[in-house]
Amino acid sequence: MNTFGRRFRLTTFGESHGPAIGAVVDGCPAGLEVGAGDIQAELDKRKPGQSSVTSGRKEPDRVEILSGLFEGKTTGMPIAMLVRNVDVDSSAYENIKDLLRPGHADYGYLAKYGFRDHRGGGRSSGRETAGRVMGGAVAKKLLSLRGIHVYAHTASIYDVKAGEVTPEDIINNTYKNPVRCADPRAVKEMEEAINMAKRDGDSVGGTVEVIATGVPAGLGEPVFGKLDADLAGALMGIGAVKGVEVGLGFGAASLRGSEVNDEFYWDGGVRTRTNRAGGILGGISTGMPIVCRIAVKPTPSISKPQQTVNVETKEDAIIEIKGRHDPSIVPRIVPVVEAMTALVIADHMLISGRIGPALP
Ligand SMILES: Cc1cc2nc3c(=O)[nH]c(=O)nc-3n(C[C@H](O)[C@H](O)[C@H](O)COP(=O)(O)O)c2cc1C
Ligand SMILES: C=C(O[C@@H]1CC(C(=O)O)=C[C@@H](OP(=O)(O)O)[C@H]1O)C(=O)O
Repeated sequence: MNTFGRRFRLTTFGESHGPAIGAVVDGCPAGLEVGAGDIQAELDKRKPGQSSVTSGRKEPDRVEILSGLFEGKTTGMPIAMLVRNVDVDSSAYENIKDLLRPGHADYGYLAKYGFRDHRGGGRSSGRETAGRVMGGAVAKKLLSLRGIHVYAHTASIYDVKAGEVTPEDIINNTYKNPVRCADPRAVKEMEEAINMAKRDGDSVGGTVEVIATGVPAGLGEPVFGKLDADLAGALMGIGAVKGVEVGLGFGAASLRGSEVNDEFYWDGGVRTRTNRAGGILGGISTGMPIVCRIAVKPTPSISKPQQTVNVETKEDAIIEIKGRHDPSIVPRIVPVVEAMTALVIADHMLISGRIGPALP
């Protein structure tokens, strides 16, 4: 499956070392004012080569919009977008093409398809997420018309935790530092944790939090297509994500009901003082901010020697991975998490009829 969503649909295409990475958004209402600037702003948050804590691959990731817009507005037709790959270097992959890279999708692709594009991981590369970010940029623009905003930030990197942050902290700080952390006090230590692993030929993981504000109560399907289930699927579907929590998440398992329930009160409408549920109950939004956290594994490509298998000779082998890699995927994944969250919420806004096929 290369397509995501039911009403607001995203298809991504392209390989890391092919000519381009692209996205087709289908189902976006007509009349949305959106342009290359909106898409580029999101791509600029994600592109590699921006600091010492990201891959050295230098991709400009310049968006080209091929269809679906007329006079600055969406037409209701498929919006096709792409970025061309310009800094492709497959040399580091040639001498390991028969070796299974531990922690990567190599064995799965081989078991399923019988062969694989070994150049930079092909479709399984994190580069595919440029397509998600292009689609997410359109979803974000649509949601902003309804006062819905999505913000993600790095909550931890390998033993370094950020403090509590507000949406304002996220807006003001996240994209101003290389680790994408909203708490300025934690930035230096996070950077050091990544650089230390990099010096060791190793990598580190961490956690990312996403908050969606302005989501109306009543979004989400009651049984199948629950909002939390869709968010979990969308976030887990990003490469390197190993866990998803909504609200208190795993923390709720070790608490009592009285410590987990959000008590209601009346204030001209139904409200809760706490938001341990993360803005979703019974699969339906409560009107409180939606809060999810994801666990990101350490980058699988590391230069330390690792035991593996040569699938050609059918023998055990040692692999040492060279090339240009993110020493931590955490900073790179932050805009991707925003994109996937925006896509799910946009999809549910359309499913629920809150947004129709044409904007006024
Ligand atoms: C934004 C992003 C950047 C990534 N960068 C790298 C990288 O530089 N090197 C690498 O080995 N894996 C990188 N990955 C991860 C892998 O390509 C791949 O998605 C992951 O190993 C598969 O993990 P899974 O088992 O959770 O699906 C990146 C993933 C994302 C989302
Ligand atoms: C290029 C990007 O990230 C790449 C993701 C990636 C991987 O294995 O996932 C490996 C590296 O690329 P290469 O194919 O050159 O080895 C990263 O640089 C990007 O995100 O745009």
